[in-house]
Amino acid sequence: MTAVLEIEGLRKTYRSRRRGVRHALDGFDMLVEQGQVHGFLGPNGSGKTTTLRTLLGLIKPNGGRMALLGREVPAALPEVAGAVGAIVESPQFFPHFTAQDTLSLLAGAGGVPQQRVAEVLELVGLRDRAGDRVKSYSLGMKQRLAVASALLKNPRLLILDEPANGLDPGGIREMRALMRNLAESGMTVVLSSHILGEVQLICDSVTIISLGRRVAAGPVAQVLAQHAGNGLRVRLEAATDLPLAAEALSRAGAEITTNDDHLMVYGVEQPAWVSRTLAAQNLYVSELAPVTADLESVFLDLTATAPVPGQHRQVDESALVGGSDPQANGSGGTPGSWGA
Ligand SMILES: Nc1ncnc2c1ncn2[C@@H]1O[C@H](COP(=O)(O)OP(=O)(O)OP(=O)(O)O)[C@@H](O)[C@H]1O
Repeated sequence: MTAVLEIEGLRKTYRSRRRGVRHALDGFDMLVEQGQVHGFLGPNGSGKTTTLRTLLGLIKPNGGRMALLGREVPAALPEVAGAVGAIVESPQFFPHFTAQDTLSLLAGAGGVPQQRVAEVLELVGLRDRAGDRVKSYSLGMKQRLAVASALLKNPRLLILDEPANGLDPGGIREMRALMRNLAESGMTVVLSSHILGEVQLICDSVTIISLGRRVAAGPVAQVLAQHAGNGLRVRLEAATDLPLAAEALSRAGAEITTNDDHLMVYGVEQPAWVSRTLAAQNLYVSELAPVTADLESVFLDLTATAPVPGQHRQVDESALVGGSDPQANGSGGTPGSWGA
């Protein structure tokens, strides 16, 4: 397998008068293999956009190394840029232009043959509306036009920041089909998202980032298997016996969480062990079912964004280091500006 995107120990610290010093990336690692649809997941403020902007040379990192298509960046960006398509911020299109005009203009400016315009319109499913003005487009169609513009140069790697943002379920489904088609044609697609169900459906592999660090990575199935904490749901003939059953199972070495009408049992290799242990206490199982966690629960668990009763916490609060330091803005930019 060839690595198309490699990041090792990436660090980025923002310094602003208003918000103080912030370690947006704190030794972040990421690896994407060729031909995959790779999900880049993380809660708000975890460092996804900073990573993508840094990769594309829009922000200067404070440390670490990055490579795109086997070449070290930012040094080799001029050579690899032609093979990387990216939408990191929603591109603005002239509302009075049609999709055809927009893409023709971009193709002309980028030295791309005009016949490619028809190809990308076909690919993103905009062929029939190519003659309509952009201002008449739905958000989903504008997103597809954005993807079309990134596809003009037939990139080997396509990087999309939140491509399904604001799309309705139909639009999300179309975007999913588009990503899969592109990957099948050999393109590598990296998409950042917090629509977890979507990522689980569409992606071959994922990187999960929290507070500027990688907390999990690998094929989706592997990440789920390693972190899901899969358990067994156990119901008894008499629900009033649940406390007794919980005690018996935990005495025998299992981890138990109790619910109103069932127990969740963890750390057990054979389900039969549960029924045997309980039957030995004259407790009889009426249901014994494996419960597989989904990416959403793994994500919430790993990134500690699961709501905790009685606690209110902003996701990126703990990324703030020290207080507001009026001298700290090394970039000399305005408060809250990109401190590259
Ligand atoms: N220009 C900036 N100046 C100061 N801090 C910044 C700046 N841009 C981002 N940050 C901070 O860096 C951290 C990472 O932000 P980033 O935008 O990379 O996160 P994200 O994962 O893309 O979030 P979202 O999902 O909300 O887009 C956050 O704490 C954010 O507040």
